[in-house]
Amino acid sequence: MITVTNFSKQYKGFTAVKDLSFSVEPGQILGLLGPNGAGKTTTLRTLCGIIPPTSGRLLIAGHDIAEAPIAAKQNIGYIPDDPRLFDTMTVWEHLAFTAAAYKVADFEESAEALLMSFELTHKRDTLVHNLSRGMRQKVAIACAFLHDPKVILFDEPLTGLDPQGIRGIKQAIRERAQAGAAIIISSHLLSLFEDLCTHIMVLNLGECRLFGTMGSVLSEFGQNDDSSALEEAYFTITQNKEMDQA
Ligand SMILES: Nc1ncnc2c1ncn2[C@@H]1O[C@H](COP(=O)(O)OP(=O)(O)OP(=O)(O)O)[C@@H](O)[C@H]1O
Repeated sequence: MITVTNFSKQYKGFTAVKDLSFSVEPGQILGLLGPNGAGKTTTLRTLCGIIPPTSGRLLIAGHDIAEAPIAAKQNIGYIPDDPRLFDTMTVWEHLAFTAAAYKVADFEESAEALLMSFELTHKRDTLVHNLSRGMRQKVAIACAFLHDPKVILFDEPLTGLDPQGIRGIKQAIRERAQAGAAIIISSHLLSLFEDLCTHIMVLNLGECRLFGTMGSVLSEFGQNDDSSALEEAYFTITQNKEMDQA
């Protein structure tokens, strides 16, 4: 569903991502982790067509994001780390606008269901300017889900959410994966990965340092206490790289 082959991205000669190859199949949830500046957001922004790759191929449901951006984008739901909403539009107007942009016919029933699942029904006719940060995040996620995308890309999905909101979003992510979506989540919250992800990738300084199933990471790095395996993998990999560079 998501196939990335030899992807590199340079910003004016600076290499932010180097020769990245991986795939995410329907039903899989890939956790993308790495220190600040590792290249996570660059990868997600390239995958959804906001910025072009310098080289390599990125396929979304079989469509090359650089060569067939409209077909590829029809299959993507992207929730950036700082979703931009239209302050002068209501929650419902955002959903209606999104439905029009993605040509979702008869969107009302799905939109109502999304509002209910994200506990936003009572804010249906509120301007998003008057919502809390967490509520705005939930509106962005509801809009991203409305066209039932096959590929969902989350950049720090839990920012600003309360514990109930966190539980709701995690449940929604699980349900989307069970329904066959291929999902990538970038976050610094290791516990989120342990709860949700089927696969893990650790990026550092633009390079893939680890890619595998959650089970393989836990068995490689877990000792007596499996709950710390991901943390162990993260620090082992990122610190080794820093030592390589020293
Ligand atoms: N528009 C840009 N122009 C130049 N350099 C950029 C640009 N965007 C990102 N970079 C650089 O690319 C590298 C990767 O940035 P990116 O935002 O992808 O990292 P990240 O892993 O998402 O980091 P964080 O965890 O802090 O969000 C960084 O060194 C960053 O400074």
